[in-house]
Order: sequence, then structure tokens, then C-alpha cells
Amino acid sequence: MRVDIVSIFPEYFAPLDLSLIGKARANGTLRLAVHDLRTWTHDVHRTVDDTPYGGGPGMVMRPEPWGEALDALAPPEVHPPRLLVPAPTGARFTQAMAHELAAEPHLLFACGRYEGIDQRVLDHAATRMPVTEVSLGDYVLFGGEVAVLVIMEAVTRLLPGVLGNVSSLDEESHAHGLLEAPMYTKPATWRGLDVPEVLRSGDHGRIARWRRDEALTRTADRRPDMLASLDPATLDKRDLAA
Ligand SMILES: Nc1cc(-c2ccc3cc[nH]c3c2)n[nH]1
Repeated sequence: MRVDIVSIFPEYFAPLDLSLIGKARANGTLRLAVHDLRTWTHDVHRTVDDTPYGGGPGMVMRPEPWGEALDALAPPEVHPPRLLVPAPTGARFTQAMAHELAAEPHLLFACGRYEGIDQRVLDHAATRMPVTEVSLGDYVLFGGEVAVLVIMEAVTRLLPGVLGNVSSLDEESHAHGLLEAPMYTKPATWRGLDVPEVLRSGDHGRIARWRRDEALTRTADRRPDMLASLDPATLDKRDLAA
């Protein structure tokens, strides 16, 4: 997978040199390039923002540098990337979207700052590539960079070969539309608290049933919205009895 990120704060993405994402870049699974939007400015002050038409607080990111950046990183003659623009107005980022993005050959992230990017940048880009505005949640950040770090982590861990133990993808929260069951490791007793006996029973059928019941209970208690949107086909009669 190829990923290009455009930002006025390219140094924000230093963490993408670390850990498993760093390894994915080193072995070629992930080809990541971070670009400074000011590369595509031509004035002495390298200006990227201006006052908003119609008035209002703050500044808006000018269309010209963005247009030139997207032209350079998504040239018309090459298969277009999927343009992702973090914004509070975007579609909620979910594990399902992470899987969708992990299947894309080329992602192009546009990190806004100030009050956002001139709308014509997105409108013009949409004439020649898929454009998705994406939100991490109902809260407001200073800009898109943190959202891109989150999305990059969620997507990269789904790429083949990145996670050593792929089976950990099977049971994690949101993998089957449920929160995962509680996890334990040694010692069997810690500060007077015991690991549930079933997990030490060696009975894999009982363990699987216990974990499923715990996942259903936790999801019902903490995220009833997830339970409401669960595909009924994924529930068996024992679940319904739980
Ligand atoms: N979920 C979420 C996204 C954002 C966001 C994304 C880009 C910009 C640019 C300027 N402010 C921004 C805020 N806040 N919250």
C-alpha cells in the first residue's frame, strides 16, 4: 500500500517511523511519504491560508497550494488514489472503514488546519478521484494530523504481515461487532483477585462460551448501540439464551 500525507506540520508524523508501522515501511508493506503543503506555495511567506468569504472567525486554507499538491501526488494519467480528508463533518471512522481502506492500493490524506480547507479543493478533487471526509468522533481537534495518525494505525495493523499473530484480529473488540471479553495472564491470584476458573480449566469449549457471554454482556452494558446494529445472523441460540 502506498500512502501520501500532506500537512503543514509534516513533523507530526514522526511516530509513523516507530514500531510495527516503522517495520511495515522498512519491509515495503507500506510505502509512506509525508509532504509539506508549503512545497506548493510560491510567495516569500509561503502562505497557505486567507480570510473566509462571508466573514467569520479564523482563516481558511487557500485552494491553490492544495490543488497543486493533489495534482502532483495524484497525476491525471495515473490510477487515482482515494483522498481522505479528516473533518468534524465527515463520516464516522469505524473498524469496517479501516478494513475498507486497508484494501486500497493508494491513500492520499489531506490534513486541514485553521477553520478547514476551501471546499472547492474537495469538489474539484471529486471530479477525478474518490473523496471521503472522515471524522474520528464528535469532538473538535486543531487539525487533521492526529486523525491521520489514528487512521494509519488502524489501517496498517490490518495489512498482511504487519501483525505477527493474525488470530488476534479475530477476537478483538469490534472484530465481530462486539467488545472483547476481559483478558488475564499470570499470576493466577494477584492482590487477592483470582483469574476466572473457567480460563484455567483447559476446557476450550467452555472457555469459548464464557468469552462469548462476556463479550455480549459487556457490549450490552457499555455499547448497546453496537448490539442494536449487530447482524442477527452472527448470533446463535446459545447467544440468545445468554
Ligand atoms: N473528528 C474530528 C476531526 C477534526 C478536525 C479535522 C480537521 C481539521 C482542520 C481544522 N480543524 C479540524 C478538525 N476534529 N474532530
